[in-house]
Amino acid sequence: MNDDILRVLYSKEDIDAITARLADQIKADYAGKNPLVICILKGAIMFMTDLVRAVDDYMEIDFMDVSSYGNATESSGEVKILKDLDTSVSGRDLLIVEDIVDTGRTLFYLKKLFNTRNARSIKICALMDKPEGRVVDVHADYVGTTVPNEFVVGYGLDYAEKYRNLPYIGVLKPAVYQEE
Ligand SMILES: O=P(O)(O)OC[C@H]1O[C@H](OP(=O)(O)OP(=O)(O)O)[C@H](O)[C@@H]1O
Ligand code: HPA
Ligand SMILES: [Mg+2]
Repeated sequence: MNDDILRVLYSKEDIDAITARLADQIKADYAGKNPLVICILKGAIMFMTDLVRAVDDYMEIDFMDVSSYGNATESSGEVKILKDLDTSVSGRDLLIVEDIVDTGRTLFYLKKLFNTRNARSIKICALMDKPEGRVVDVHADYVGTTVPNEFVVGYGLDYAEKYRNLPYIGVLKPAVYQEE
């Protein structure tokens, strides 16, 4: 699996340092608010579970599974809900946790959805931002790091459902997806 990686962008140590910085900001901003932290499956699973453990304060968690990429490296443009939240968001302070903002379509869709469900506030925490990928206007309130316009995998992010279990984030060798 490691042989498919062209270069490592962020080691586990890099990711931990980024996560600790974001957790400190979130702890300060949400003091006394008991936010609902929403993990967007599957990509954000590793980041969200590490992030919430780094915030030493009250918060609730829930999970939503949406997908727009299928098995491709380009967004289909259509966001599908595969699993909805169990918790009502009405009147809640929401912190959406994402692994990456690329075209922005996923988060644009989710922000609109949670607004119609009467959330009290909606903020986004994204481990990675890929500004050159943006197609719709959306920005994250907390950004771990900015990445170049390349397809990245690892630490939750997949290509065709593989590589999510890499402990680091890297760029996939183009040959891996050009072969198919
Ligand atoms: O800004 P966008 O272009 O919408 O891309 C970002 C989204 O795409 C990926 O999820 P995907 O839909 O591939 O599902 P997954 O999280 O299950 O891999 C990623 O995890 C983000 O959720
Ligand atoms: N890698 C994996 N999944 C993604 C990416 C990426 O660069 N962008 C959007 N979903
Ligand atoms: Mg995702």
